[in-house]
Amino acid sequence: MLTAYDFPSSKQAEQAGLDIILVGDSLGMTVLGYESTVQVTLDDMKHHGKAARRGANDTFMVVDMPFGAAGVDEKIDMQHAIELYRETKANALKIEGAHTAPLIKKCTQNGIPVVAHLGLTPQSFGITGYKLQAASKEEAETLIEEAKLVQQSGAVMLVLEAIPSDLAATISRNLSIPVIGIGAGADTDGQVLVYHDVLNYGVDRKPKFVKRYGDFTTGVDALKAYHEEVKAGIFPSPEFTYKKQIMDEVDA
Ligand SMILES: Nc1nc(=O)c2c([nH]1)NC[C@@H]1CN(c3ccc(C(=O)N[C@@H](CCC(=O)O)C(=O)O)cc3)CN21
Ligand SMILES: CC(C)C(=O)C(=O)O
Ligand SMILES: [Mg+2]
Repeated sequence: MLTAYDFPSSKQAEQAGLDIILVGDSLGMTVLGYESTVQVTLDDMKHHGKAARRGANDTFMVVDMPFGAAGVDEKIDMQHAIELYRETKANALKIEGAHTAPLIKKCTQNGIPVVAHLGLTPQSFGITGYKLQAASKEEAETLIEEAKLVQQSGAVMLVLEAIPSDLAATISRNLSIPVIGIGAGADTDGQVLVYHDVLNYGVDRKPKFVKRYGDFTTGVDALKAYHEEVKAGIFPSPEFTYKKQIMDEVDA
Protein backbone atom coordinates (compact mmCIF):
# COMPACT_ATOMS: atom_id res chain seq x y z
CA MET A 1 0.00 0.00 0.00
CA LEU A 2 1.21 3.47 -0.91
CA THR A 3 -0.38 6.87 -0.41
CA ALA A 4 -1.37 8.89 -3.46
CA TYR A 5 -3.17 12.18 -3.39
CA ASP A 6 -3.88 13.26 -6.94
CA PHE A 7 -4.18 12.23 -10.59
CA PRO A 8 -0.47 11.78 -11.48
CA SER A 9 0.56 10.07 -8.24
CA SER A 10 -2.31 7.58 -8.28
CA LYS A 11 -1.65 6.89 -11.96
CA GLN A 12 1.98 6.14 -11.10
CA ALA A 13 0.95 3.88 -8.21
CA GLU A 14 -1.39 1.95 -10.48
CA GLN A 15 1.23 1.69 -13.23
CA ALA A 16 3.71 0.41 -10.64
CA GLY A 17 1.23 -2.30 -9.70
CA LEU A 18 0.69 -1.31 -6.06
CA ASP A 19 -2.09 -3.39 -4.49
CA ILE A 20 -3.77 -0.55 -2.60
CA ILE A 21 -3.75 3.24 -2.86
CA LEU A 22 -4.35 5.23 0.31
CA VAL A 23 -5.58 8.79 -0.06
CA GLY A 24 -4.20 9.56 3.39
CA ASP A 25 -4.93 12.68 5.39
CA SER A 26 -1.13 12.98 5.45
CA LEU A 27 -1.88 14.93 2.25
CA GLY A 28 -2.41 17.87 4.57
CA MET A 29 1.28 17.83 5.40
CA THR A 30 2.75 16.50 2.14
CA VAL A 31 0.78 18.47 -0.45
CA LEU A 32 -1.14 21.22 1.37
CA GLY A 33 1.62 22.43 3.69
CA TYR A 34 -0.43 22.19 6.89
CA GLU A 35 1.48 21.61 10.14
CA SER A 36 -0.47 18.46 11.00
CA THR A 37 -3.35 16.33 9.76
CA VAL A 38 -5.66 18.15 12.19
CA GLN A 39 -6.13 20.99 9.66
CA VAL A 40 -7.40 18.61 6.97
CA THR A 41 -11.12 18.95 6.17
CA LEU A 42 -13.72 16.59 4.71
CA ASP A 43 -13.73 18.79 1.59
CA ASP A 44 -9.94 18.36 1.27
CA MET A 45 -10.38 14.59 1.37
CA LYS A 46 -13.22 14.65 -1.18
CA HIS A 47 -11.23 16.88 -3.53
CA HIS A 48 -8.09 14.72 -3.43
CA GLY A 49 -9.96 11.42 -3.31
CA LYS A 50 -11.82 12.27 -6.50
CA ALA A 51 -8.59 13.29 -8.27
CA ALA A 52 -6.77 10.16 -7.12
CA ARG A 53 -9.61 7.96 -8.34
CA ARG A 54 -9.45 9.53 -11.82
CA GLY A 55 -5.81 8.40 -12.07
CA ALA A 56 -6.38 4.86 -10.83
CA ASN A 57 -9.71 3.33 -11.73
CA ASP A 58 -8.54 -0.26 -11.35
CA THR A 59 -6.80 -0.16 -7.97
CA PHE A 60 -8.36 -0.71 -4.53
CA MET A 61 -8.51 2.80 -3.07
CA VAL A 62 -8.84 3.68 0.62
CA VAL A 63 -9.68 7.24 1.69
CA ASP A 64 -9.00 8.60 5.19
CA MET A 65 -11.80 10.10 7.25
CA PRO A 66 -10.19 13.36 8.51
CA PHE A 67 -9.95 14.76 12.03
CA GLY A 68 -13.33 15.71 13.47
CA ALA A 69 -15.32 13.90 10.78
CA ALA A 70 -15.53 10.53 12.57
CA GLY A 71 -15.81 9.30 16.13
CA VAL A 72 -17.65 12.37 17.37
CA ASP A 73 -21.40 11.98 16.78
CA GLU A 74 -22.60 8.81 15.09
CA LYS A 75 -25.38 10.41 13.02
CA ILE A 76 -23.18 13.19 11.67
CA ASP A 77 -20.21 10.82 11.27
CA MET A 78 -22.38 8.55 9.10
CA GLN A 79 -23.36 11.45 6.85
CA HIS A 80 -19.65 12.26 6.41
CA ALA A 81 -18.83 8.64 5.67
CA ILE A 82 -21.63 8.29 3.13
CA GLU A 83 -20.63 11.50 1.33
CA LEU A 84 -16.92 10.65 1.25
CA TYR A 85 -17.51 7.07 0.09
CA ARG A 86 -20.02 8.06 -2.59
CA GLU A 87 -18.20 11.12 -4.00
CA THR A 88 -14.69 9.65 -4.14
CA LYS A 89 -15.79 6.18 -5.31
CA ALA A 90 -13.43 4.79 -2.67
CA ASN A 91 -13.37 1.04 -2.06
CA ALA A 92 -13.07 1.65 1.70
CA LEU A 93 -12.74 4.45 4.25
CA LYS A 94 -10.03 4.45 6.91
CA ILE A 95 -10.92 5.62 10.43
CA GLU A 96 -8.49 6.25 13.31
CA GLY A 97 -8.92 4.90 16.83
CA ALA A 98 -10.75 2.09 18.64
CA HIS A 99 -13.32 4.54 20.02
CA THR A 100 -14.80 4.52 16.49
CA ALA A 101 -15.80 0.83 16.78
CA PRO A 102 -19.55 1.70 16.80
CA LEU A 103 -19.05 3.78 13.65
CA ILE A 104 -17.12 0.94 11.99
CA LYS A 105 -20.10 -1.29 12.75
CA LYS A 106 -22.64 1.23 11.44
CA CYS A 107 -20.66 1.83 8.23
CA THR A 108 -20.32 -1.92 7.68
CA GLN A 109 -24.06 -2.48 8.23
CA ASN A 110 -24.73 0.22 5.65
CA GLY A 111 -22.36 -1.24 3.07
CA ILE A 112 -19.25 0.88 3.54
CA PRO A 113 -16.06 -1.19 4.02
CA VAL A 114 -13.86 0.26 6.75
CA VAL A 115 -10.11 0.04 7.36
CA ALA A 116 -9.28 0.57 11.03
CA HIS A 117 -6.12 2.43 12.12
CA LEU A 118 -4.55 1.82 15.56
CA GLY A 119 -1.25 2.43 17.34
CA LEU A 120 0.02 5.90 16.49
CA THR A 121 -3.03 7.75 15.22
CA PRO A 122 -1.66 11.10 13.99
CA GLN A 123 -4.99 12.92 14.37
CA SER A 124 -4.44 12.53 18.14
CA PHE A 125 -0.83 13.80 18.12
CA GLY A 126 -1.87 16.51 20.59
CA ILE A 127 -2.45 13.74 23.14
CA THR A 128 0.14 11.14 22.11
CA GLY A 129 2.89 13.03 20.27
CA TYR A 130 4.56 11.40 17.27
CA LYS A 131 6.29 8.50 18.97
CA LEU A 132 6.28 4.73 19.38
CA GLN A 133 2.97 3.54 20.87
CA ALA A 134 2.08 0.53 23.03
CA ALA A 135 5.61 0.28 24.39
CA SER A 136 4.50 -1.02 27.82
CA LYS A 137 2.96 -4.41 28.63
CA GLU A 138 -0.34 -2.80 29.69
CA GLU A 139 -0.60 -0.70 26.53
CA ALA A 140 0.27 -3.75 24.41
CA GLU A 141 -2.58 -5.70 26.01
CA THR A 142 -4.97 -2.80 25.41
CA LEU A 143 -3.94 -2.63 21.74
CA ILE A 144 -4.50 -6.37 21.29
CA GLU A 145 -8.03 -5.96 22.68
CA GLU A 146 -8.68 -2.92 20.47
CA ALA A 147 -7.54 -4.84 17.38
CA LYS A 148 -9.98 -7.64 18.19
CA LEU A 149 -12.73 -5.08 18.78
CA VAL A 150 -12.33 -3.35 15.39
CA GLN A 151 -12.25 -6.71 13.63
CA GLN A 152 -15.44 -7.74 15.45
CA SER A 153 -17.00 -4.43 14.48
CA GLY A 154 -16.52 -5.33 10.82
CA ALA A 155 -13.22 -3.72 9.77
CA VAL A 156 -11.96 -5.30 6.54
CA MET A 157 -8.34 -4.39 7.21
CA LEU A 158 -6.21 -2.84 9.97
CA VAL A 159 -3.37 -0.33 9.74
CA LEU A 160 -0.92 -0.45 12.66
CA GLU A 161 1.40 2.54 12.99
CA ALA A 162 4.58 2.96 15.09
CA ILE A 163 4.38 0.02 17.49
CA PRO A 164 6.93 -2.64 18.51
CA SER A 165 7.43 -5.22 15.76
CA ASP A 166 6.77 -8.24 17.98
CA LEU A 167 3.43 -6.78 19.09
CA ALA A 168 2.48 -6.12 15.45
CA ALA A 169 3.43 -9.70 14.59
CA THR A 170 1.22 -11.07 17.37
CA ILE A 171 -1.76 -8.94 16.33
CA SER A 172 -1.33 -9.94 12.68
CA ARG A 173 -1.29 -13.61 13.67
CA ASN A 174 -4.34 -13.26 15.92
CA LEU A 175 -6.56 -11.45 13.42
CA SER A 176 -8.19 -12.90 10.33
CA ILE A 177 -8.26 -9.54 8.47
CA PRO A 178 -5.12 -8.25 6.70
CA VAL A 179 -2.87 -6.08 8.87
CA ILE A 180 -0.84 -3.35 7.15
CA GLY A 181 2.08 -1.86 9.05
CA ILE A 182 3.94 1.45 9.01
CA GLY A 183 6.74 1.53 11.53
CA ALA A 184 5.46 -1.82 12.79
CA GLY A 185 8.15 -4.19 11.53
CA ALA A 186 8.32 -6.88 8.87
CA ASP A 187 5.79 -9.36 10.26
CA THR A 188 2.53 -7.70 9.26
CA ASP A 189 0.61 -8.87 6.18
CA GLY A 190 1.47 -5.71 4.23
CA GLN A 191 3.26 -2.38 4.43
CA VAL A 192 2.25 1.22 3.79
CA LEU A 193 4.44 4.26 3.18
CA VAL A 194 3.81 7.84 2.14
CA TYR A 195 4.44 8.65 -1.55
CA HIS A 196 6.45 11.77 -0.74
CA ASP A 197 8.63 9.85 1.74
CA VAL A 198 9.34 7.03 -0.75
CA LEU A 199 10.31 9.56 -3.43
CA ASN A 200 11.97 12.15 -1.14
CA TYR A 201 9.62 14.77 -2.55
CA GLY A 202 9.35 17.96 -0.52
CA VAL A 203 9.62 16.32 2.91
CA ASP A 204 12.24 17.52 5.37
CA ARG A 205 11.68 15.05 8.21
CA LYS A 206 12.41 11.35 7.86
CA PRO A 207 10.87 9.10 10.53
CA LYS A 208 12.91 5.97 11.33
CA PHE A 209 10.52 3.70 9.39
CA VAL A 210 10.87 5.56 6.07
CA LYS A 211 13.04 4.10 3.31
CA ARG A 212 13.65 6.31 0.29
CA TYR A 213 13.42 4.54 -3.08
CA GLY A 214 13.73 7.63 -5.25
CA ASP A 215 14.94 11.20 -5.03
CA PHE A 216 12.66 13.92 -6.29
CA THR A 217 15.02 16.64 -5.02
CA THR A 218 16.62 16.37 -8.48
CA GLY A 219 13.52 18.30 -9.56
CA VAL A 220 15.12 21.43 -8.11
CA ASP A 221 18.16 21.02 -10.40
CA ALA A 222 15.82 20.68 -13.38
CA LEU A 223 13.99 23.88 -12.40
CA LYS A 224 17.32 25.72 -11.99
CA ALA A 225 18.43 24.57 -15.46
CA TYR A 226 15.16 25.83 -16.98
CA HIS A 227 15.49 29.20 -15.25
CA GLU A 228 19.14 29.59 -16.33
CA GLU A 229 18.41 28.64 -19.95
CA VAL A 230 15.61 31.21 -20.24
CA LYS A 231 17.82 33.93 -18.78
CA ALA A 232 20.69 32.95 -21.12
CA GLY A 233 18.43 32.89 -24.22
CA ILE A 234 19.04 29.18 -24.77
CA PHE A 235 15.38 28.22 -24.30
CA PRO A 236 13.26 28.20 -26.41
CA SER A 237 15.54 27.16 -29.27
CA PRO A 238 14.02 26.61 -32.77
CA GLU A 239 13.05 23.04 -31.98
CA PHE A 240 10.62 24.34 -29.34
CA THR A 241 9.26 27.18 -31.51
CA TYR A 242 6.38 27.22 -34.05
CA LYS A 243 7.61 28.17 -37.50
CA LYS A 244 7.41 31.72 -38.87
CA GLN A 245 4.68 32.12 -41.47
CA ILE A 246 2.57 35.20 -40.90
CA MET A 247 4.67 38.28 -40.47
CA ASP A 248 6.33 38.07 -43.95
CA GLU A 249 2.96 39.11 -45.42
CA VAL A 250 1.86 41.53 -42.71
CA ASP A 251 2.47 45.26 -42.94
CA ALA A 252 3.85 46.40 -39.63
N1 LIG B 1 5.37 12.54 5.20
C1 LIG B 1 4.67 11.91 6.13
N2 LIG B 1 4.94 10.62 6.42
C2 LIG B 1 4.25 9.95 7.38
O1 LIG B 1 4.54 8.75 7.60
C3 LIG B 1 3.20 10.64 8.05
C4 LIG B 1 2.94 11.97 7.70
N3 LIG B 1 3.67 12.59 6.75
N4 LIG B 1 1.92 12.67 8.27
C5 LIG B 1 0.96 11.96 9.07
C6 LIG B 1 1.61 10.94 9.87
C7 LIG B 1 2.52 11.51 10.93
N5 LIG B 1 3.51 10.49 11.02
C8 LIG B 1 4.70 10.61 11.72
C9 LIG B 1 5.31 11.83 11.85
C10 LIG B 1 6.51 11.94 12.51
C11 LIG B 1 7.11 10.83 13.08
C12 LIG B 1 8.42 10.98 13.77
O2 LIG B 1 9.03 12.01 13.69
N6 LIG B 1 8.90 9.92 14.46
C13 LIG B 1 10.22 9.93 15.09
C14 LIG B 1 10.13 9.36 16.47
C15 LIG B 1 10.04 10.43 17.48
C16 LIG B 1 10.10 9.89 18.90
O3 LIG B 1 10.10 8.68 19.09
O4 LIG B 1 10.15 10.72 19.80
C17 LIG B 1 11.20 9.03 14.34
O5 LIG B 1 12.39 9.37 14.34
O6 LIG B 1 10.79 8.00 13.76
C18 LIG B 1 6.47 9.61 12.96
C19 LIG B 1 5.27 9.50 12.28
C20 LIG B 1 3.23 9.42 10.11
N7 LIG B 1 2.45 10.04 9.07
C1 LIG C 1 0.46 6.93 7.17
C2 LIG C 1 -0.85 6.37 6.70
C3 LIG C 1 -1.22 5.11 7.39
C4 LIG C 1 -1.94 7.41 6.84
O1 LIG C 1 -2.87 7.30 7.58
C5 LIG C 1 -1.82 8.61 6.00
O2 LIG C 1 -0.99 8.66 5.08
O3 LIG C 1 -2.59 9.55 6.25
MG1 LIG D 1 -3.94 9.10 7.84
